Amino acid sequence: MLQLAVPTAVFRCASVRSSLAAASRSSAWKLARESLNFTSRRGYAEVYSRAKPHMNIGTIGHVDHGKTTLTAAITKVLSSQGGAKFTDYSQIDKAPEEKARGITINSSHVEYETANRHYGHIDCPGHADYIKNMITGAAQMDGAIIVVSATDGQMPQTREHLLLARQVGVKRLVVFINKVDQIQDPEMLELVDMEMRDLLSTYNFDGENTPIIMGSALAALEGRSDDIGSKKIFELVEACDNWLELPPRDLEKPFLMPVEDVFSISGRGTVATGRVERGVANKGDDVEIVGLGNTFKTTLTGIEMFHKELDRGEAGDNMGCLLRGVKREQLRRGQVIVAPGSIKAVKKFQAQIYVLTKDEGGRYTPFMSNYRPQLFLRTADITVSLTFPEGTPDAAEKMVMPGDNVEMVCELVHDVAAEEGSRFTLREGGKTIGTGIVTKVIETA
Ligand SMILES: Nc1nc2c(ncn2[C@@H]2O[C@H](COP(=O)(O)OP(=O)(O)OP(=O)(O)O)[C@@H](O)[C@H]2O)c(=O)[nH]1
Ligand SMILES: [Mg+2]
Repeated sequence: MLQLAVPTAVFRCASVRSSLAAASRSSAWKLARESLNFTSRRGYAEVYSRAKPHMNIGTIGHVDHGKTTLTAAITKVLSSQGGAKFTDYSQIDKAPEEKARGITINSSHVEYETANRHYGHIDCPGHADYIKNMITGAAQMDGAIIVVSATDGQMPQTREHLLLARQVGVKRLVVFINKVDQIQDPEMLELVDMEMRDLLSTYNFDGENTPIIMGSALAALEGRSDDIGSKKIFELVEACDNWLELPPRDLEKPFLMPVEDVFSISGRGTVATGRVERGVANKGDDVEIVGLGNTFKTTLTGIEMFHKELDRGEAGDNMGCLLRGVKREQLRRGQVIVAPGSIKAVKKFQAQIYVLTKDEGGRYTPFMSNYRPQLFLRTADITVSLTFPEGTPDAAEKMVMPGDNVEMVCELVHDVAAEEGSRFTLREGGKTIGTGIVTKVIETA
């Protein structure tokens, strides 16, 4: 609410505006603003240099295959070169239930750096009950390390995690075949290697060229058998550096600001406020307003922030946009202001959805096809009808239980700006009942 009064007040008074514009050009202001964004973007400790490109990765794979051990081992091995702070196993799986059951429940974050990159690393739970953490937003991975135990080979959650990684937009993976200390027969390792390449291809990853490293996370963590221990950890992070591709930075993406509120200011025009999700906007830029049945082009004639008029706004900024020739009725909360042509208004899409259990505050009962909750995407709030994808057997009788992770078709009452990878929540009667991610656009407005 604090932001709402800001643009209105500033746009009203032309003389104050020009003096503030001058102030905004001062380097002190810019520095303050940059440092603000800088710290708010990532909540990590201040130990590491930010000069290197940042990437979010993580460990995924079947329960007990060694993801947490590997995570601890990476921090240990890289700490020997000053690239990480050693985070022991017990500091990653630290909840009492995790310790008691010897499994990971909550995703944990660690960080480390190589010669070329700074990594944020999410250690995901493998247990089927906790798979929702793959889609609830904690796991915003740009790439991943899939851990598979040489003793078991691929298992159900190896496959499920590969599928989910694909769904949430991970394009490349590195494979770590773990627990090789337990395998005497080299042919066994070859078999796991071949199976994994096949499986990667099945889920549309590059099975042929994906790096596969074989080693022992436990040996690396315990500082023994360097040939299957620390040496393999170095190989693994090198493979990550070389094979996993850096995502475009938020600032390099096309401009997008969700509209939170709208004001009309007499003598000036209409102002929309919101927080810039990505990209950069400059005063004078052409923009497009997308969503809620009202997509059109206009020009950004003014940008206001923190009581100041600026020439530029960027990802992370809370700002007000003065829009040329736009009537107040044309703008609504839930629309987005974007670089022209960068995103479409969508009416129907396919999504991967996790349905919360009652313990998580979700529904007590299952639902069926044609269930109609409210869909919240950015600032939009729209009624949606959920059905099963075409070809689903017994779709009319099929039930979705709290705790299920399902793929569904979402048909919206109004169109909204969305694309593959857009995240949303589903609510009903004031409580969140599910969370999801758009996997395929079916119909644009
Ligand atoms: N022999 C051997 N055991 C290992 C190795 N890596 C991990 N382990 C053991 O395998 C068990 C499971 O390891 P975790 O790291 O907890 O497995 P996880 O994949 O994180 O399990 P969840 O998070 O619960 O899915 C532990 O007892 C580890 O000590 C290894 O390289 N060799
Ligand atoms: Mg674990």
